[in-house]
Amino acid sequence: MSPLLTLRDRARVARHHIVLPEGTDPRVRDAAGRAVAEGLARITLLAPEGTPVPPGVTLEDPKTSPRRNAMAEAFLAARARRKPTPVQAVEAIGDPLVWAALMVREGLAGGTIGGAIHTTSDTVRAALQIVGMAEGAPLVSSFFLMVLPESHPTRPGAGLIFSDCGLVIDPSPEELAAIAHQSAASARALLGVDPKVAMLSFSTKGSAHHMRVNKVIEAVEIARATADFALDGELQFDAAFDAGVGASKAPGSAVAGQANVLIFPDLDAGNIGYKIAQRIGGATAIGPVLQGLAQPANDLSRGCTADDILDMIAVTSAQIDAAHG
Ligand SMILES: CC(C)(COP(=O)(O)OP(=O)(O)OC[C@H]1O[C@@H](n2cnc3c(N)ncnc32)[C@H](O)[C@@H]1OP(=O)(O)O)[C@@H](O)C(=O)NCCC(=O)NCCS
Ligand SMILES: CC(=O)OP(=O)(O)O
Repeated sequence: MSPLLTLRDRARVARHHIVLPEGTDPRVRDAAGRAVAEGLARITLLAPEGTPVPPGVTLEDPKTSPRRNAMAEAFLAARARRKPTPVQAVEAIGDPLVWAALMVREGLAGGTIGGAIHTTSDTVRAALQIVGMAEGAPLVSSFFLMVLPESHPTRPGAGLIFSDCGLVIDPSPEELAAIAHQSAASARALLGVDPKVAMLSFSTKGSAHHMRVNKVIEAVEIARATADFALDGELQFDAAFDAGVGASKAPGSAVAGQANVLIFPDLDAGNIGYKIAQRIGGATAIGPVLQGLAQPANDLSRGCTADDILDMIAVTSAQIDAAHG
């Protein structure tokens, strides 16, 4: 069964409460209505009073909600380190991304999903500032759950993790190693697979020499030291993904040719790479899913469809399950 159908089935069991801050967008309202009708989740939409919402969906307007005072207090607590003034707090909670993140922080919703309208920077910043990092997490990064089309010649319908395609712009070797570990854990939690992690480069096993290749080689060494999963690099994408090319370019590798977690060396490669796989390769791309946060808060591409949002609701639901053991 497709990993996305499996995730939707899992979501139906828990029917978590998820807040969608961009209730002014028709794709978001469509996905909210379908999520409720199909029993995937309970949904609160944030939008101005009077916005028409699908049956069963709760509407909340941050500008008029009776919770405004409590939310301003929650904002002051969340950002205490930065010492905002009460006036700044009232202004901040007028931003639906901030309001939704506060709902998650305060336990009023299990997760939030934005980004259909807002940029990734704005969406992620609200999550970083209000939800914050999970205890012990080295950083917050992101991944896309990529599902290959059924027509794919070698891995029809396969689920893959692509990281980081959305958040960390130019990771250091240490950060790249941490992204590999976070992504392996996400692959286990979401796809239930044994992670086979490929650290991608324009070089395979010394075929090219450059400081950018050295960064990946260093990340491989750091990540491998504590990995309880298969990890190899540096590998070009074809060597990581294609069994024949993997056998010829990286013979003996436990990952080459069978990678299911692909770690890109920087955000240029990751963001461009996932969009090529989606728009030319026909893969379904669900993300950016954030990893390393204290509670689930996820982003979308502004090019997303209502179906993508529905799938992100299912992914967020699985993260809520994972967070509660
Ligand atoms: C995510 C992003 C906005 C963070 O940028 P930033 O300039 O560090 O943002 P801020 O300074 O407002 O940081 C907010 C907080 O998060 C922290 N932070 C930033 N990046 C972090 C990360 N990867 N992990 C953990 N914390 C992080 C900051 O230290 C800061 O903490 P503080 O406010 O408590 O001091 C930035 O990395 C970015 O724009 N990434 C690219 C997004 C993008 O355009 N993607 C392409 C399309 S998907
Ligand atoms: C993830 C991403 O690229 O987001 P957007 O398309 O909104 O820039």
